[in-house]
Amino acid sequence: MSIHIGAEPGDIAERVLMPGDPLRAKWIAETYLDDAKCYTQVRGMLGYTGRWQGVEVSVQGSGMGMPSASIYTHELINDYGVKTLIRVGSCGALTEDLQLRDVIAASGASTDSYMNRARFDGLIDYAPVADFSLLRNAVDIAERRGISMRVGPILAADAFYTDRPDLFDTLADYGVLAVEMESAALYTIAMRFKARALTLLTVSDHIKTGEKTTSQEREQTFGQMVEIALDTAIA
Ligand SMILES: O=P(O)(O)O[C@H]1O[C@H](CO)[C@@H](O)[C@H]1O
Ligand SMILES: O=c1cc[nH]c(=O)[nH]1
Repeated sequence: MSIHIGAEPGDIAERVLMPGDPLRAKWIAETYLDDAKCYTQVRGMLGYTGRWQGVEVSVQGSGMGMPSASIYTHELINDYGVKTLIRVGSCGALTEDLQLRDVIAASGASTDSYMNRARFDGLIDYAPVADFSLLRNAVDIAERRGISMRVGPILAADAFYTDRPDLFDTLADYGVLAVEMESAALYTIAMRFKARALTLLTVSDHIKTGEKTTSQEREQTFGQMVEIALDTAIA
């Protein structure tokens, strides 16, 4: 057992989907995986292993924000030998051309988090990027499934509620599609420990229009993103 995941070595597959919401993890396991078994309930951060198309896949909640996601990413890779991590998250759209429920693949993640500045002594602005092979496979799979998926940069923010919404407009001017709260840490830690990572997101809120989905919809209805992620995990 690692400190935050109550699993024995071998309980977790080499390929893991990571929603922030542990109840989205439960929904994914129960809806999509064959023979899904829960391997951890530590802190309520549920994790399951089952099979997708005959291949072992796990789904592990990561919590909200980069400190929490960093812990799960670190332990999955270093304590359980996970090689492929695909985040399946919700996000706020920053550009007018995106709509609620659109699917995004995050090619890179800018961040306002201090975590990477601390990592590089404030000397380097490290650019966290997706694993190219996963991104390429996800694009092919989305096309094959007939799902329109935007590919582009996102912001991984420390705060959900911000006093500086004007910065979202500036970021949109620079091509940033959406805001979420984990991917800069996920991409950085995966790169550091030689694992592959990709973030797929579904638009749950529109920052410009104020439209939003409900908590229940965020938990249980982002199926197109999950299907792309599962196919990509085993490709
Ligand atoms: O839906 P999840 O995967 O948790 O992702 C997004 O939702 C949470 C905020 O509501 C943050 O974790 C953000 O990144
Ligand atoms: O981090 C997030 C996630 C969903 N919606 C937002 O506005 N921000």
